Amino acid sequence: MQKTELWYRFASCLCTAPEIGISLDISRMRFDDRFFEQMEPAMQKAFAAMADLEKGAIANPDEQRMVGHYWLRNPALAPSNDLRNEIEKTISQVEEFAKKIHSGTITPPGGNLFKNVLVVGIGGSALGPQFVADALASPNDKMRSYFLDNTDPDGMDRVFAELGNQLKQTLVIVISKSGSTKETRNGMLETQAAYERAGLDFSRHAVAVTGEGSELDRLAGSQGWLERFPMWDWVGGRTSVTSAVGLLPAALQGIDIRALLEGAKVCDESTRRPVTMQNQAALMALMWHYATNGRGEKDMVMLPYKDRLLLFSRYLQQLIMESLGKELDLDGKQASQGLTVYGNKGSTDQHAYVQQLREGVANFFVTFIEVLQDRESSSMQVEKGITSGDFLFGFLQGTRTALYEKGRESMTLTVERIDSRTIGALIALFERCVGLYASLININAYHQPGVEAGKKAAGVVIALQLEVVDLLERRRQLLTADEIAAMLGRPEEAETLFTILRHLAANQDRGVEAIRGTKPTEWQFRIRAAAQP
Ligand SMILES: O=P(O)(O)OC[C@H]1O[C@H](O)[C@H](O)[C@@H](O)[C@@H]1O
Repeated sequence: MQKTELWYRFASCLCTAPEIGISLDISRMRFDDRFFEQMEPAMQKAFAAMADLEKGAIANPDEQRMVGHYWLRNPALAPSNDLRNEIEKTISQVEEFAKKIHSGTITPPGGNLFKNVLVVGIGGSALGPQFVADALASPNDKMRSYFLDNTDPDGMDRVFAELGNQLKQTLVIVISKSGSTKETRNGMLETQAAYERAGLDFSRHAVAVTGEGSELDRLAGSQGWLERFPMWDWVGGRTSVTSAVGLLPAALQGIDIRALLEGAKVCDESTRRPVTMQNQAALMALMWHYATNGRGEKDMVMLPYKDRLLLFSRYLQQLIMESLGKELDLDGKQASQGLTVYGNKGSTDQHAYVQQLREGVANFFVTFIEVLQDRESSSMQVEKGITSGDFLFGFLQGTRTALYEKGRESMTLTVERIDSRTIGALIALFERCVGLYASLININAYHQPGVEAGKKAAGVVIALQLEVVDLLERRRQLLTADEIAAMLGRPEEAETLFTILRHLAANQDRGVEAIRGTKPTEWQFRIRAAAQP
């Protein structure tokens, strides 16, 4: 297509939503004129399913649950007064608690103010809060945010070292919807131990966000933690950022959570309208369908040209891939669905993998995010009449054009600026898009059966570790993985046993010694002499 033709396509395809300050350009997707017409019946069905969901239908049939994240920013939509009250009460609880922390009504033992927030959580209980914290951080923040989002001991040590002797002025928020996620439990236990080592009373620094009656809830209650905030079974982890999960850390950091909720609410209103061509979430969902044949045949590369949006693609990875990546469809038929998402930020990525995007395998489409406001203050000129922001803009436009010339498709979301309202709107836009797209491809977007399988398998490995250590302690001799497997009556587990013992042997404090062989079958293991009684 020639430039002038493209200009007309751009002008006719640009979907603007001034109320949320977002516009969506789909002109560089090469769908043909009949595409929307063909997809309209399916889109209308998706709108209807979404309307039912918002009214409180059991939209997650596997788990027999309602899906209520849209009520979180518009509690009046909740299907009962009880739910509405719960949501409103929780937002107030978050605000009041943050106020008390900021004003020093609640202080750490020994006085002084809480200066830092350490969030312990994983998956939906970390990615949203992390994204919001990073996107909206400012030098005037009331508190500084830190995250433990893994069970990596060295990763935890890095955070503890960074906090150093500021632990006494650090408030810990343990977030887990289920209250029983092992990574989070471990992070909490290690944090508790760090407080004890520093002679501090952890319970006077800790709050929990979790489901009522969960393991974490009971622990926080029995240890008298500062406060507990609810999570509900009708909010999914990956759509929980507008619940206490995201609001509490954000409010403590000093972020305007009312503006974030308002941005999400207004975006919901805009994307609720069943008018496809005026609905950005519907258009994006249709573009995903077009680009991937509704089967995830291409990956989506997220390229926000703004450092503050660096964590957006990580956040979206869970939102999109955990929602859509399913083996079976809603009718129980084999589907192997999904949409792969990756990306960091432009123009940085231009100096990394954009080479392949332009010239290599054409197995992707791009979603650019353009932010119109360069910075809060005015800019210097880096060349005559040109600022750094002009270059950032130029690189985005350049990459978009260069990709298009090579037949690579892209969409562009343009926002005015990065503030709480815009972040709320972007989150809501993608949540809605995922929901609509899931309907188009007949997928339950709100369960995650595959994750459970991984957790169970990990449990088996941990149990096996206890068995093998017990055996070695009893036998006190050098043994190969095969010999151990045979002794345990589990010959098929030799490989797992080998990896368990190799890991233990690499950590001096675990008391296992390895005599290395050329091949794994030749390695021998025993309890270290020093560890023997
Ligand atoms: O909040 P939690 O219950 O600790 O769950 C944390 C995460 O656990 C699993 O990985 C789920 O698949 C995620 O959806 C969830 O966000």
